[in-house]
Amino acid sequence: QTEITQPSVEDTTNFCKMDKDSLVGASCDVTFKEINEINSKIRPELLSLVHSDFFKYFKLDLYKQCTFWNDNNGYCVNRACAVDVVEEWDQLPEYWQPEVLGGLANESLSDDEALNDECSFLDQLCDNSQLRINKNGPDIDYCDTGDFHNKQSVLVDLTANPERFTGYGGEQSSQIWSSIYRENCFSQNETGQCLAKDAFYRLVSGLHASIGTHLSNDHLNTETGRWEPNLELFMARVGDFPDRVANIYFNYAVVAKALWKIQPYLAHLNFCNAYHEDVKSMITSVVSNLDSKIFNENLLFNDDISSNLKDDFRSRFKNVTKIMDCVHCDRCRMWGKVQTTGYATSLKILFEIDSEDEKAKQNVVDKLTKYELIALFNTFDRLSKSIESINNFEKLYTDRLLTAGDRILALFKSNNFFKLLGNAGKSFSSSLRNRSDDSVISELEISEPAITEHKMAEAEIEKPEIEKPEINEYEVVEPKTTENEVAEPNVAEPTTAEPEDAEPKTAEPEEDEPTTVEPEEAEPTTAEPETEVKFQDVKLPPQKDVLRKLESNNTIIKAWNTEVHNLNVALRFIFHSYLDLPRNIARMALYRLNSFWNFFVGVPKYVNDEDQNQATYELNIQ
Ligand SMILES: Cc1cc2nc3c(=O)[nH]c(=O)nc-3n(C[C@H](O)[C@H](O)[C@H](O)COP(=O)(O)OP(=O)(O)OC[C@H]3O[C@@H](n4cnc5c(N)ncnc54)[C@H](O)[C@@H]3O)c2cc1C
Repeated sequence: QTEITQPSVEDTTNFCKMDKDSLVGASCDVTFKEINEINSKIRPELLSLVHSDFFKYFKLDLYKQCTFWNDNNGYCVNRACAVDVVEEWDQLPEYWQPEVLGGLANESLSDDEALNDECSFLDQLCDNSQLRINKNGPDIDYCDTGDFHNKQSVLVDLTANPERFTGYGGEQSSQIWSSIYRENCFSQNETGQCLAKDAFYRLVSGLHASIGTHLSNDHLNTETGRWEPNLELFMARVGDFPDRVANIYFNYAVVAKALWKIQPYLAHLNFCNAYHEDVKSMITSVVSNLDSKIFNENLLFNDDISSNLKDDFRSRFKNVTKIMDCVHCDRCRMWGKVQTTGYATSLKILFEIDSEDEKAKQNVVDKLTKYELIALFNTFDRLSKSIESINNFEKLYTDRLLTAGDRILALFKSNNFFKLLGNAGKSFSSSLRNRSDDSVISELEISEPAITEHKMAEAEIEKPEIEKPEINEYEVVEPKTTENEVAEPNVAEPTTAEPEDAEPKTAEPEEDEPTTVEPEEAEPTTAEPETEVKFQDVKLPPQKDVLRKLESNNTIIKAWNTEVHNLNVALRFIFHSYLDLPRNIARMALYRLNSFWNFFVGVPKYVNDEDQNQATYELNIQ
């Protein structure tokens, strides 16, 4: 009898299988749980921040040529791949209009550039001369900051172009991802390479996983036309890979530490007018919840020898940001650019603000461009949203799992079970009353296939089809559940076309206990054509523990019968031994006499031996 218990989520869940009380990584003194807590605290404020006019606009060159391979002509035809650029100036708030801001100088561009740059109003916002791009001194950039000022760059409203499922995929996106991962091949034998390499991989993988989370969370359901979370897609891309989930948390820690690190210097940044006071207070409110222990960047490049490694790291990460120019889907390219710029800015803050000199630190922060800051906060928002989505997906997953478990349980809660089955259930219950214990158990064992179906449904959640994301997998699971429910009437209708199902089950106990010779008991169970006659009497079905009792009674009876049978055989053997005894004694005497006589008349011994063998043989035959 199969023992069915409700699946414990703790035991069976495959969801992001990791200990939430463990540290996010060797360089992070923070647990997954702590990050979840921090995130739920700062999420509302961060959301308002990236929806503010200062942080929601970004500038990028959507037409920049891919410099890594010759494939600049492809494009993604899906509407979801498109980016709506800001063209209608009239629709911008009044304080963004060029005439309102006209009096402010833009010191980061030449006069000509400022005139030609349709987005110069953004730069004009900040009359802080410290925001100009520094073209002198060592390269401390992890991305190409000049990109923001290309003539063909466009201004986009990030909030009007959400990061979601676009349908972009196939060979092109695979090529992008594999060339990004290939950047992780550092030169050999560098001190500290291992941690740096690990950090680089985690950054890239975390970005990949975060994108996967967003496209699963905001996925088009082709049946309903609604954008909604797709659990199966999420599990296939991220949830089934705890390391990918952990890398999202790792990236969160990296960006959070960068924000924490520039916090004292942000006050110095001039956000230009009174409106930005709100922005400043929102930044303070978000960043004040962060802690320095969240990530320890000093473990990565901690001595002079590793400066080469740091340069290598920087130029490789710059390549990652440039690879974004090869992405054919504009929407993906835009968010790819924003996020890689955000990580690049974090790395710059973490690894380049390493001087003890406060002035030098302030200098680095002052040189951050507006777009780096916008990218930094938007990247933090993307990670924050990913973590929020992961927690929501976990709830969805748990609900789904419990639903499946509850259905299994319902099969064994007889009241519910028979309420569900109605009259058919009553008929079946009456049949139970008129059967032998064996047959009752055998009949109930028909429910096993239904349980197997449930397990399949769960397996489906854990290992969904990766190849068909466009199918709404919610529906894929539902038919399986329906199949389960269809299986129930099969249990209830033993008299219909289901005797074949019952037969193998009833035969099983005989196979398990070959010593029990009870054909008379087993036969009526397998052949149950006259069950209808027995359906007159209605009796509630036995509960699960009653079933166990029945099973144990049955075992005792079987054991008793076996013992009786064995005793019979033993007694018969003893009785026949007594019957045969005189005949065997007479034969022994005759044989001995024969031997003696042969010896007396001088017959050779070997003849005697041969005779003896023959005599023994004959004796055995008899
Ligand atoms: C820069 C960029 C931005 C994109 N933005 C979007 C978007 O906004 N919306 C959208 O719908 N699509 C976007 N895409 C496409 C998306 O990332 C996938 O490439 C696409 O959905 C196809 O997915 P896939 O299952 O074939 O595997 P891919 O995601 O292309 O992954 C390729 C292989 O990488 C490995 N892998 C996957 N995830 C990880 C991970 N986290 N860590 C380590 N290894 C991993 C797996 O072995 C996988 O088979 C973007 C792609 C790129 C390159």
